[in-house]
Amino acid sequence: MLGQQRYIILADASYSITAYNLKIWESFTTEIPTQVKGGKGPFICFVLGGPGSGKGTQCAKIVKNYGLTHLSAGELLRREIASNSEYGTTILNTIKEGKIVPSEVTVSLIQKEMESSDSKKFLIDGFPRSEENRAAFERIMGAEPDIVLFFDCPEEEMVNRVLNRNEGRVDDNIDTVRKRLQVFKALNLPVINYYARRGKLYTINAVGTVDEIFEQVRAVFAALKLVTE
Ligand SMILES: Nc1ncnc2c1ncn2[C@@H]1O[C@H](COP(=O)(O)OP(=O)(O)O)[C@@H](O)[C@H]1O
Ligand SMILES: Nc1ccn([C@H]2C[C@H](O)[C@@H](COP(=O)(O)OP(=O)(O)O)O2)c(=O)n1
Ligand SMILES: [Mg+2]
Repeated sequence: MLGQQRYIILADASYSITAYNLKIWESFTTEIPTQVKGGKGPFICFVLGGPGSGKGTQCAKIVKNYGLTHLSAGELLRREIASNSEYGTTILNTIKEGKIVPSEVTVSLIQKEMESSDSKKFLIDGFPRSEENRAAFERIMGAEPDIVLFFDCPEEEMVNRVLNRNEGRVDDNIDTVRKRLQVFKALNLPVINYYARRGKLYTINAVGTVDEIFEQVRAVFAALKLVTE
């Protein structure tokens, strides 16, 4: 777990080991930027982590405390399924298999929400889940995230949480969650490494109470001088 060590400011890059025992590059800077945004475009925070790592739960607390607009890629896709749109069946079948929906579909849903919102601060939850997602967002939106939060959680804890989530989701069963975890390791971790190398990643130890975990989120936002609402 990376936990609090994330905020020790060193002048050089170093490896850190996450719950996956994967080497996540941590590029440290000599200082945390006080001006996160160059004053143009909306502030964008991507929220990453495996299924059940606590992204949605922590996003709700971030919205309450910092007033960012929460866009859950998964919720947007489930809403598309419920609307019986032309993409609905494809999305449903993809989600049932624990796979990633074509990026153009997901990015267009996120784009619609962002462009129809007055907000200038977005929390994009569960996105990007692959290199294709990441590249499509940059290509279509012409934007990159200001920061990326990664909720780092051991697999068995994630499995337990998903199996006890009781939201009636087609993808919250043991077979699908195992597939989703494979997809997370194969496709999402490389994106997490990408943002770590660019100095945008903040890894949160996602084991503990909701409030204990949120205290780490507070520390990140305080360091970035993102004030509470
Ligand atoms: N720190 C925590 N400890 C135990 N259960 C948690 C914690 N955070 C979230 N949960 C529960 O785990 C499940 C998954 O949380 P959720 O926020 O939906 O994760 P994600 O969006 O990453 O899949 C939910 O039922 C939620 O109530
Ligand atoms: N960027 C995304 C986000 C989600 N999806 C699909 C695949 C994911 O397993 C499902 C559910 O995503 P969601 O973020 O709601 O799932 P969790 O909250 O992590 O359990 O949606 C996708 O294809 N692309
Ligand atoms: Mg979620």
